[in-house]
Order: sequence, then C-alpha cells, then structure tokens
Amino acid sequence: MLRSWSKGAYSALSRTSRPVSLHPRGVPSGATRRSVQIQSAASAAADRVPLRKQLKQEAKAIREQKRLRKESEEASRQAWELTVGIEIHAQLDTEAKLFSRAPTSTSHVPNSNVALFDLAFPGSQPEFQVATLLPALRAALALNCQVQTVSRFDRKHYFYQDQPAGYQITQYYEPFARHGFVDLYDYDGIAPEDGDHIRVDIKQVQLEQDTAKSQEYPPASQLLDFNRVSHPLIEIITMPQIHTPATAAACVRKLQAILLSCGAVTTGMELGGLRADVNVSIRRRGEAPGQCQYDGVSGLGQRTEIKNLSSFKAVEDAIVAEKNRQIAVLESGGVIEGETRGWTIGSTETRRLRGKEGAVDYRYMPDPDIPSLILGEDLVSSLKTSLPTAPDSLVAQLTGPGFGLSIDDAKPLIELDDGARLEYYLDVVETLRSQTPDRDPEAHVALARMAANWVLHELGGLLTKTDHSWSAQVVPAQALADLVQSLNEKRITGSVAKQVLAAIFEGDSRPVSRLLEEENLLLRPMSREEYVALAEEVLAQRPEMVEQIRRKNQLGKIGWFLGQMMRLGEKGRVEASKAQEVLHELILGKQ
Ligand SMILES: Nc1ncnc2c1ncn2[C@@H]1O[C@H](COP(=O)(O)OP(=O)(O)OP(=O)(O)O)[C@@H](O)[C@H]1O
Ligand SMILES: [Mg+2]
Ligand SMILES: [Mg+2]
Repeated sequence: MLRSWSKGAYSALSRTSRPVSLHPRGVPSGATRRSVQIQSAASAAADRVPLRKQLKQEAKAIREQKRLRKESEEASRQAWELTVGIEIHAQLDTEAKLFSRAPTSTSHVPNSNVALFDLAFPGSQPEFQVATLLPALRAALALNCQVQTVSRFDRKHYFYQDQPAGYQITQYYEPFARHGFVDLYDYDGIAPEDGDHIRVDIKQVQLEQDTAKSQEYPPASQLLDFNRVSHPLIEIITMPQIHTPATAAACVRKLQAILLSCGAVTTGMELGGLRADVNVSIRRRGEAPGQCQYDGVSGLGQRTEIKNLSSFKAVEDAIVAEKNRQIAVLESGGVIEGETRGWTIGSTETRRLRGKEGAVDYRYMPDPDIPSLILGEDLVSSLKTSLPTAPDSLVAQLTGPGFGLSIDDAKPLIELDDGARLEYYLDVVETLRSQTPDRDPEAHVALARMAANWVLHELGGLLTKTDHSWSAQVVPAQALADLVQSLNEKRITGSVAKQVLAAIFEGDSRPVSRLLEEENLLLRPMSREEYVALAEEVLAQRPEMVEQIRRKNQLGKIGWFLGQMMRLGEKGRVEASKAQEVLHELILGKQ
C-alpha cells in the first residue's frame, strides 16, 4: 500500500516540480534566472495545496472506478450466464515416454532423449510403455473416475512442426477413464455465489502424447526440442458446469493438488507440468437457450477456447476478459465465432489465434499399430486401496480433533511446496508426540497448533524475508520440535525461541539444548518478589496513568506498563503472562 502510494505521490510530485527545475534555454543572465526560480518556487508553493487535493481526488476517482466496475460486473452477471469447461493437460510422472523407451527427463541437452518413433521415422513402431499407466490410473482413481477395462488409442491429425508424425496419438473414442468428479469447497476459494460446495463432473480422462517444445526467435526462427515429444500426458476434461471465473481457477488449483497428492505428476503449473485450456461461453438469462450442446448438455452459447494457460491467475483473468469480450460482441449485435484464442500474462484481452476446426477436421481414426489396452480389475482395485490421502481428507484431519488447526493454517500446510511443507510439519508433530507420549489429547492438540504456527509463520516468515525456497534441511524437524517443546514447557520465552530459530536458519548446527545452554538462553524464572519490584518500578514512571486506569477502568492501558516491564526486565526472563498478572494485582488489587 505504502509503495503504491509513494509511486502515485512520486509521479504527482514530478509533475508539479517540473516548473522548479526549469532552466530556460538562452537566458544567460543570473538575474533573469533568479526571477524564473522565484516565480517557479512561488508556483510550486501554490501547487503544494492542489497536490494534496489532487492525490485525494485521484484516490477518489480510483474508488469510483472500482465501484462502477463492480456495479457493471454485477449488472452483466444478472443479464448473462457464463459457462466454463476446462481441459487440463498434465505431464505424468514416469521415466519412459508413452510409445518408446527414450527417457522423459526434461533437464537434459535438447534433442538428446529421442527415439526413432518419437521422430516418426519411417518404419519405426510404437511400443506402449506399461509403466506409464500407473500414474495415469492413480490420477483417474483420485478423480473418482470409472476406469474402463478396455480402451483404445486414436490418431488426431494436424500438421505442425512440434508433432513430427502429422498426428497426435490420443484416446478419442474410448478413453481409459470416464465419469469422475471433483468436489470444490469454500476453502478451495470458489466464488461466494457458488455457496460452500459444488461438484464439477469430469467427462473423461485420456492418455496422450505431448508435443515438442518450441522456442521462438523472432522474427523468423524457431527452435524445437524433441525431448518432450511423446512425454505421457493425461487430458482431464470437465463438463461445462462452472459459472464463475474464481471457481474455474479454484477447480484448476484443486485438480493440481489432487494430481500432486496422488503422485500422478511431479510438478504443477509453476514448472510447466500442468497446462489448462478454458472453454468459455455466455448466454442471456431468461431468454431462449443457446444453440450449442456438449455431451448431453444442451442450450449452451457458442464457446471459444483459450489455450495453454499456465497459472491460476491466468485462468481467472482470461475468463473474465473473454466473458467481457463476448458480452460486448453480443450486446453490439455481433455473433460469437467458435475460435481458439490466446492469452498473454498481464494482458486485459484475449486474442484470436485461429478459427476452431470442427472435430471432423482432425480425421480421428483408431491407431492400427497399437493394440487395445485391457486392464484387470485386480490392478485397479489394488491401486485404489493404495492411494495416498486426498487433499480434502487431509483438510478434515488437520482441522479435526487430532490437530485442531484452523482452515487458514491447514490449507497452506497442504498446498505449499508441493506437499513438502506438510510432510515436514507432520515430522515435527510426530517428534513432539514421541517425546511426550503420556500427554493428554488436549496437550497434543496444543502442541500441534503451536507447531503449525512455527512451521508456517515463523519459519515461513524467515523464508520469505530471505527469499529462500523451501528445504526441510534448513531447520531440521528435530530442531524445530525441540524449540517448540522448550517454549511449550516455558523453558524459554517466545522472543528467545525466535532468536534461536533465526540462528539455526542461518546455519548454527548445535542441538537446541546445547545452543540454549551455551548461549545462556534458558529461562531463569523470576521470583514473585522480582516481578513485584519490576512492576513497581514501571508503575512509578506514570502514576497519573495508574490513577486513570483505576478511576475509568481503562484496562487497555495496562499494556503500556507490560511493554515497559518486558523492555526493562532482564532479557529472556520476563514472562508476559506473569508480568500481566502482577500488574493487574498492583493496579486493581485483584489476583
Ligand atoms: N458451449 C460451451 N461453453 C463452455 N464450455 C464448453 C461448451 N461446450 C463444451 N465446453 C467445454 O469444452 C471442453 C471441450 O473439450 P474436448 O476435449 O471434448 O473438445 P475439444 O476442445 O474440441 O478438444 P481439443 O481441444 O482437445 O482438441 C470441455 O471441457 C467442455 O466442458
Ligand atoms: Mg480436449
Ligand atoms: Mg479443447
């Protein structure tokens, strides 16, 4: 906030200060220059008041703009219904490509992991890599799909340099998984108008090949890295059941969390492991239904498709922009054309890439070189039982009686660092619990809450401040558990705990107990007499304030004396709760 204010103030200041720094060309005489300066200074003085006013007016105008935008969005929401369906392409966590034995590693030298079939050399044949099925099946099961016992591969024809065969191998007619769903809750960030839960159906999940990676060198060159070609992907297709941009973004975020948690993928959107295409249409509420239909859902408006979105924010922003564009077109009497559109980060408009070819143009046909996939029920059911805990169950566990966390702490623990933060947190909690096995459940919950605060906010704060990425090694789980334990047992104060955490974070590798002893940080509890003496000393500084507190019962003012006690008392020895108790007693005569 401060930065945006200073930026605005700076630009306003530089505008008004222009006359002061004006040195008129061709005015050699000092007198004339002086007179110009005097004049400028005077006009600057005159400008000073308007500047403040101007800033106020600018802020008011921004507020007004926001209000109008909100109003017009609400008006268009009432007039038009938005519909969104999403296609997610996720790179599977496997070592081999879909139809060759070339490795999938993306960190290698470009074009070093490529088999003849990946480049569509004449005569080369596909060899389906069975291992690729496992992450695909885990994903389908985690998305509540019905796995098909028989599925097939099809060729989708198109010509582009990133696909050497002239067709992509995908599953069009008979995908390996159908009829799933994903549940979205308020804590997933869905729009308020969607209430506290919606379910988005998944039409199907299909296996397919990735394309080569292109790198543009404008104006005329493009380099291709075929290491990515034929990397196994799954495409997850949702039904057109989403009606707000925020819920669409929440859906992609949730799908990513589910895919990461079940071990289907290794990286999320940030690292390019997941890409989303959003299909957007609108229709006027209360009027004749639209002419389009999709898989049994009819009455839809004409969709456009925005391809290759690589962040949750891009998903939300692109849908807002496309919805607004479609409303503007229809309100001005135009027609929405089925097209593929693009989105650039930071932009406010989608841009047309090409007219959407109808499905028939892809000339889908069953691939004659690849036999059908036949899956045994036993494989599917054994995978089902070995699925890791789903994100929603994790939320339920962390906010349940065992941990007692707030949803605001549970969510980031689950989501941060692809699950590594949660693993670390659970290690800390397990260590704490193993050190205090006989504690009652309430004490365990208190420790779990305390640990969450230290993992997220204290350690998290240090990471943010120093711009470090996550590593469980920086502060080993054992060290954090020891620190939390010492604090919980009141062997150290909160400020000492923070100081020790910072020291470990910066590389002090001594065990916490040794560090506390060697640095003389263990709390030497103050006696009651010491507390009373310290409290009397600070109360004597402001007797009139003590009187006021007594007369007007202004208890809030006791905080000032407490602060003084913490400041004046011996470092690391004053416990806030005890100091507060003694202050109350001395000021109000109560215990
Ligand atoms: N009228 C519509 N409005 C909004 N979304 C729609 C509409 N019709 C279809 N969709 C959504 O568009 C997506 C269509 O995906 P699908 O993979 O079936 O076809 P496609 O986009 O033609 O294929 P691809 O892009 O993979 O070549 C689905 O998510 C579906 O829910
Ligand atoms: Mg598709
Ligand atoms: Mg599509």
